[in-house]
Amino acid sequence: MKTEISICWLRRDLRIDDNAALYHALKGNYPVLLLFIFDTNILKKLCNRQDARVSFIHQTLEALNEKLKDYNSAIEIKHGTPEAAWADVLNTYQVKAIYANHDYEPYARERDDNLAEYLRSENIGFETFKDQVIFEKNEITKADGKPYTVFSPYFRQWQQQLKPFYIKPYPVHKYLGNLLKRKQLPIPNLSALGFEKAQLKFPGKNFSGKLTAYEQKRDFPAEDATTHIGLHLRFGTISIRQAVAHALNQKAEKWLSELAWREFYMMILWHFPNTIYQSFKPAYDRIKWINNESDFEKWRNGNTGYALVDAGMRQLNQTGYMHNRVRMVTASFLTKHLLIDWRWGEAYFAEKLLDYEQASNVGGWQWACGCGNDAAPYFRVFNPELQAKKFDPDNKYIHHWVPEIKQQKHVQPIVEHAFARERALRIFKEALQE
Ligand SMILES: Cc1cc2nc3c(=O)[nH]c(=O)nc-3n(C[C@H](O)[C@H](O)[C@H](O)COP(=O)(O)OP(=O)(O)OC[C@H]3O[C@@H](n4cnc5c(N)ncnc54)[C@H](O)[C@@H]3O)c2cc1C
Repeated sequence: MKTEISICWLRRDLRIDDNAALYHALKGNYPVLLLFIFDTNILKKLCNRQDARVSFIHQTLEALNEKLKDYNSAIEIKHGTPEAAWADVLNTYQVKAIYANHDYEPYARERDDNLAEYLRSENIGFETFKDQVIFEKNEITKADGKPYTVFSPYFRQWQQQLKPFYIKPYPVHKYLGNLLKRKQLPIPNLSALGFEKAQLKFPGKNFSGKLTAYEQKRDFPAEDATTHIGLHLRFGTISIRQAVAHALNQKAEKWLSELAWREFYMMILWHFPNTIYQSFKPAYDRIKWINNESDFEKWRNGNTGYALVDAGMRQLNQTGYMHNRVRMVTASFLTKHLLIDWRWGEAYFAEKLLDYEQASNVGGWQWACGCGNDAAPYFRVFNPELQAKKFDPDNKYIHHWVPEIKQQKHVQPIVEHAFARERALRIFKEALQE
């Protein structure tokens, strides 16, 4: 007879401590098997065989499996489409219930809806939980029940509703004895998944030392004063409740607000899933982009002749990370100075960023372009030279990434700032007046 079990399906919550779905699964009536699917629908879109996110997931699963040894358990790993993987799992085990945490991206929602429908027909329970944010979906709304579309009032409401209950960790450790006892099976190696080990270094998880000086230093890329936990929040190797608790303990309100930006964008994506393709403000989809391929290549490679832009793009290409201030400047430069569609830039960041998060990336790009969730009008055009003077006054960041500047060998600007600014204002205005 097949063993009756329940399954906790890990996706972007790769930890066993303080995990909502796992907690509820373990408190249920059946031994719990942890499952992870290397989803080929996602993997096939990655063009770099050394994609660092895949290596990160792989390494995290190995560490997780090691921990599970203490409970005589092991994670089940599948490689394929979710449909095929689930068919296999349901064939092997007598699955009584499935638990997972919410995921707000359009692809994930469709995947989960399809699974839910199938499981209903099979009479298998599928329970899902909020885990990766403090407040989700419709938990923070305006008085009329509609979603906020501007951050400041959203954040005020978010803070008002933030009670200790929401950051209480789930005491998963008490119930880990309910994991399904089974032999360790080797995790498929990266080459079996079609990938190779990435060469990039992953940021650590220890962020609390960065919070005291965060507000003063966060805007200066040479200071490297931000926490770099985006990757860990993305894959759930840090719990958001733990991060928010630290922010409150250390009275790091500015940092807290950045965590709230993250869930603001997730809420926006959940309510407006079409914004992955369309501008939040539809009139901006009338902009007549120039979309010059050669300019795009120069931008990607950090050869625009604008030091801060080039430094940022090189940092991204070499480390999988770019400082937030520089993300804003490079994104503004692409959309305003070069008049290249924000979707091109969004796709490039999605390919390169270790901390790529669809909601924040789309939100950040639309914000920089002026077509997103921002009260400021389109005529904010960052001057990359003034931004460099203000935020990298000693050229420390720039000299690190664009060392040829010291010998005055940096390429000439591909477009003149004043000309580009006027052109952007004209083209944006024309689109909005149509
Ligand atoms: C064009 C553009 C694209 C971006 N793409 C992404 C992306 O793909 N993934 C991503 O996580 N962030 C993105 N951001 C937001 C921000 O730049 C990064 O979150 C931040 O730079 C990550 O560095 P950190 O972990 O050191 O952040 P910290 O400053 O230490 O902040 C802590 C965490 O708060 C969240 N956060 C901080 N700022 C923002 C923000 N403005 N919007 C949403 N969340 C924020 C992140 O999860 C971050 O890890 C983008 C911003 C812009 C302008």
